[in-house]
Amino acid sequence: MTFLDRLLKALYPRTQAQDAPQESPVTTPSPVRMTIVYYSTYGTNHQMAEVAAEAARESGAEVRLVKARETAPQEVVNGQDAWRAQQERTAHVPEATPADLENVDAILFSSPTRFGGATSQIRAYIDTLGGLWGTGALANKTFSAMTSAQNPHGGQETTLQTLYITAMHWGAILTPPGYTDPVLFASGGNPYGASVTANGEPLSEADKASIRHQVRRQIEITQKLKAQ
Ligand SMILES: Cc1cc2nc3c(=O)[nH]c(=O)nc-3n(C[C@H](O)[C@H](O)[C@H](O)COP(=O)(O)O)c2cc1C
Repeated sequence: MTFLDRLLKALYPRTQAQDAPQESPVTTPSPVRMTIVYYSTYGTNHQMAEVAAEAARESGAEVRLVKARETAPQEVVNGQDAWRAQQERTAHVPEATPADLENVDAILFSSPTRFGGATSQIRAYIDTLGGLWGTGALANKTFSAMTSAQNPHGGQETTLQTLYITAMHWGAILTPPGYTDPVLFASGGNPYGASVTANGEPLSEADKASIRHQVRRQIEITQKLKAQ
């Protein structure tokens, strides 16, 4: 069965099943392995990543949560109490390395919006992935992305789209939420991925619901791909 056949069968099981020849029983697939990479200056994307990790684990996935390494000079971080506090709060979170994306089935990124794109910290991490990409190890994994911005229309969509463009270069299988559940409409309605308007407050229940939906959907699609 070709890759395209497998993908179509995963996405449209009923249609495919009508014409498909009888196959041997499907063995139970191993759990989906997911890596969540986030960067967060003030804590929003850290919260988002934690909600996503919890939802993925509840869906049966094995999850590794890592943060993109800080690239700003330490004196700049120290110059802002909120930035330094977030750094101290997450000192225990491992820093992302290319190996974190090697033997996984699903990848989720969460980055603040910076002038309409992902942070330089996330881009710097992406820039370390050339060697892994060269081995083909980044292909055929599912990929989804989340973001936050200060303004409701502050560039969230372009941040997500540019992350998806990167994942397309890897040969990843994009799993944006689309409009696949009404929970999207209560949290801004961004079909590209969960988008939080960052105001320094804890995430709203509506935002958490949209994150959970996006992650559950990604795990479900990844499971179907693994089961083929
Ligand atoms: C250099 C810089 C550029 C930013 N650009 C934008 C922007 O274009 N639009 C916007 O709405 N917010 C912008 N923001 C606000 C961030 O998106 C916001 O601080 C972030 O979403 C908070 O996420 P965090 O708590 O995970 O750090 C910018 C912030 C910084 C520091």
